[in-house]
Amino acid sequence: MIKIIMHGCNGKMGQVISSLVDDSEDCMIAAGIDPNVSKSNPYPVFNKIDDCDIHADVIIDFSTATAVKPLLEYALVKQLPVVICTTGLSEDMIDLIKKSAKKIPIFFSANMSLGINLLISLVKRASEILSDANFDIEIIEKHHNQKIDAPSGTALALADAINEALDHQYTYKYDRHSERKKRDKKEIGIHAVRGGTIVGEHSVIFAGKDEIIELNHTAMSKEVFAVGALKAAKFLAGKAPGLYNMDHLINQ
Ligand SMILES: NC(=O)C1=CN([C@@H]2O[C@H](COP(=O)(O)OP(=O)(O)OC[C@H]3O[C@@H](n4cnc5c(N)ncnc54)[C@H](OP(=O)(O)O)[C@@H]3O)[C@@H](O)[C@H]2O)C=CC1
Ligand SMILES: O=C(O)C1=N[C@H](C(=O)O)C[C@H](O)C1
Repeated sequence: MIKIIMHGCNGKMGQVISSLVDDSEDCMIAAGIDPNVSKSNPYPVFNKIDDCDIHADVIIDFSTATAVKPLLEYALVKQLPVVICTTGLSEDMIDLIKKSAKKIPIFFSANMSLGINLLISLVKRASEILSDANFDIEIIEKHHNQKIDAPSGTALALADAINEALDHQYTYKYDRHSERKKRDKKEIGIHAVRGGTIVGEHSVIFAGKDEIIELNHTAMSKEVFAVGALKAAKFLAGKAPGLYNMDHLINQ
């Protein structure tokens, strides 16, 4: 039985994870962390990670960018594996995650769905072929009106994967407000739409002369991310220190 600390337990994703764990026989939530303690939870909830004195095997994090630093400090002291799913992290925070992964196992992915990780491989391949043929690359992401960060972590992961495939020659152009010039050839446009209850949609558009290829992924429920995060937690518990991602989970 894997014991989980759910960091951000009363948020949207924390609640989906909690209900999946209720139906699971091989894992349980030992404690939750959330400043919002107004909900009744079937496990102890602390409003700060530092107050948590419950033994667990792994932490799952769906919280907010500023909460990730204290989370890492706690995980390092307790020598606990962490699945970090929170997005909107600064470059410094991502560096800290990489540094911490030398001492504890960390699973870090901006998108826990299987489909997005396939999309990442497909867009890398398409970029290699189509950039030589002068196709322009644009990314559009759409999310619900409660999302804080923009662009999404997934849109940035897609852009990074494309740029890696293209020898890091591209720069990122966020929206085009106030622009008074034509697009540069070596840029990736990244655009965010927010509205209603859209779970998460990502499109990568390759626009060439007289033809367009568009690769899309639509998440139909938050459960796809929760299922991925629970698989990652089970994968990570007991692993050696290191930085793990969806590729490790898929190819295990
Ligand atoms: N990697 C992936 O596959 C996915 C990643 N995400 C990302 O996960 C994060 C959470 O998403 P979502 O659940 O929709 O967001 P919510 O805002 O619904 O939930 C976040 C929760 O974290 C709580 N929180 C705030 N500060 C802390 C803290 N210091 N310690 C612990 N908990 C804290 C919030 O409390 P309060 O409201 O009181 O501030 C809230 O209850 C976002 O960054 C989102 O982009 C989301 C879906 C999939
Ligand atoms: O906030 C969300 O909801 C989501 N956030 C992640 C992101 O920023 O990429 C993943 C998913 O698209 C849902």
